[in-house]
Amino acid sequence: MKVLADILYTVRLRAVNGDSNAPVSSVQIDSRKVEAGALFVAVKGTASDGHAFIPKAVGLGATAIVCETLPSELKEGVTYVQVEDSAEAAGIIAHNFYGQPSGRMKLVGVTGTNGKTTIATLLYKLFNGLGYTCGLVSTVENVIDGEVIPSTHTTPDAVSLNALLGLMADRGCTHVFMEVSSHAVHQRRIAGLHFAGALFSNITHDHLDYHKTFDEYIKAKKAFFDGLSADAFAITNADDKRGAVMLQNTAANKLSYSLRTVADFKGKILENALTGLVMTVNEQEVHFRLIGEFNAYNLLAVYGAAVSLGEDKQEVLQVLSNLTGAEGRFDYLVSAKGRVLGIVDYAHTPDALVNVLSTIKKLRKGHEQIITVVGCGGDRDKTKRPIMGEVACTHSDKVIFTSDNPRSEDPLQILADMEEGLSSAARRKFVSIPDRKQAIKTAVSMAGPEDILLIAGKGHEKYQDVKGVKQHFDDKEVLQEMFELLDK
Ligand SMILES: CC(=O)N[C@H]1[C@@H](OP(=O)(O)OP(=O)(O)OC[C@H]2O[C@@H](n3ccc(=O)[nH]c3=O)[C@H](O)[C@@H]2O)O[C@H](CO)[C@@H](O)[C@@H]1O[C@H](C)C(=O)N[C@@H](C)C(=O)N[C@H](CCC(=O)O)C(=O)O
Ligand SMILES: Nc1ncnc2c1ncn2[C@@H]1O[C@H](COP(=O)(O)OP(=O)(O)OP(=O)(O)O)[C@@H](O)[C@H]1O
Ligand SMILES: N[C@H](CCC[C@H](N)C(=O)O)C(=O)O
Ligand SMILES: [Mg+2]
Repeated sequence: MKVLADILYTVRLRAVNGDSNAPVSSVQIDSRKVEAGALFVAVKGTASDGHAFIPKAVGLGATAIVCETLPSELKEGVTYVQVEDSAEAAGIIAHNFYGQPSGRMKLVGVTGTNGKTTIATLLYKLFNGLGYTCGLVSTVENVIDGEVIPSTHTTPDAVSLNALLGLMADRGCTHVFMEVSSHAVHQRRIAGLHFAGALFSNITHDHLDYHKTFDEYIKAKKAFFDGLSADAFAITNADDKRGAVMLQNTAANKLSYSLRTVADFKGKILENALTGLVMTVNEQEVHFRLIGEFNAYNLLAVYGAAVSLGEDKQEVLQVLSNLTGAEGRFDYLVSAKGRVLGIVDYAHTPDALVNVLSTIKKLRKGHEQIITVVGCGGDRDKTKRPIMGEVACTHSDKVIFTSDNPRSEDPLQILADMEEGLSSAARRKFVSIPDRKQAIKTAVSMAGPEDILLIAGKGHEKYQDVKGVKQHFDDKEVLQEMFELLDK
């Protein structure tokens, strides 16, 4: 059993009221999960304030409370710890409680608007291929040495994250690769973790509903690098406008990758086709199975991290050249009849949509039509909707706007937001079909021989969230079904 004083190690304390040697059986940030002997950390959230649930936590048997402001009534036998910052304390406490897992492994974090899952997954597969026992924390899935643990967030909350990292360390994972979302940095979910290295992919429009301004979004991502220690490495994308700013104040060893300028990890694309990428990586020519310029960036980031972790350059390139990407990222099927190419991709930001559509355009051999099916998520940044609508129309021949995950919103309103402000050229190309299955069916029926379909936004997701109910939905499965109908 852990003792309170031990798990408060390095927490910025203001006062301790009660027994600092009280035993602690579990750590919780959600009062609904509190059991006898638990320590409950009251965190101020976006919807409610955890301080309001202190009495409930005490009622359920919590013996220690960590908070910023003390409740008016203190219960006998409960230790109240007043801290400067509860969210930060939750991270540090959880890290201490689970035996400081990040100190027992090489933990590498990946941040950026697009590419996190791809980079983290490639690193996981690469290090597996190099013979290490590894862990992965990602949007698609969390993995402990091959065992899949379902994922609910891109970066789990501080308690779930440290519990997961603790399991990984206990099971002998020497390398763990994790996505670090801007929400996670801002909410201090990663407080207390020691990173061996950090990677930046890019920053473009997303999540402005949460961060409010682009500057605040940049600040959130930059804070991840500001918090690194001097023994870590920090690798940035020199071709991103904000690449240098990210590393401006970091104590870590600064490195960069690029396709366009001088960098530590320099790439040049020689060929970009459906069969893969041929590129030079620091002068060495390599064939990769991944497609598109954006993946050339992801591969350089992965290469840079592996070399910074001390791996042999030749061996890294050899394993990397055989790897495929993450599920639902440029995943494709070809219909038997007409050889229609259907691509399922997780592009859910304007930049990702431009990238994936530009890649598709480059893959065209002649005048094949590009037909795009796309929607925007509900309860997420509304300002990206008209931009994604315009981008889809600009870069496609025909477009079907449909539902993504409407969540609590009216699907028709989301479609109206996507249609708002479309140029007259764009207006001539689109039709809105709210039912996603119907939309995919229509797109397939519109396709002529060798045309290219892009089903964007949901990638690996196996559900559609409508009014809080997650109904089974899988873009790739639906596409397959429609191709089979076409082939009959
Ligand atoms: C906007 C956001 O990030 N919200 C997250 C946040 O919720 P919140 O701040 O609204 O929490 P709250 O409901 O106000 O509650 C405040 C505190 O009181 C506690 N509480 C609440 C109710 C109660 O009865 N008892 C109790 O103790 C809560 O556990 C919390 O500690 O803290 C919760 C607990 O950690 C998260 O589950 C929740 O994620 C929600 C579900 C979410 O959808 N988050 C998305 C936007 C997200 O985080 N996405 C990122 C990035 C995606 C990407 O681009 O890849 C991700 O990392 O997944
Ligand atoms: N380096 C990149 N630059 C720009 N776009 C990219 C890059 N890598 C992937 N993409 C595009 O973005 C989509 C999402 O990629 P990925 O899942 O790797 O990003 P992510 O950062 O993990 O996203 P999320 O924030 O949802 O977790 C891909 O399906 C692809 O269209
Ligand atoms: N991690 C991202 C995923 C968006 C995926 C898209 N399908 C949507 O539902 O908006 C988010 O939570 O904003
Ligand atoms: Mg991700």
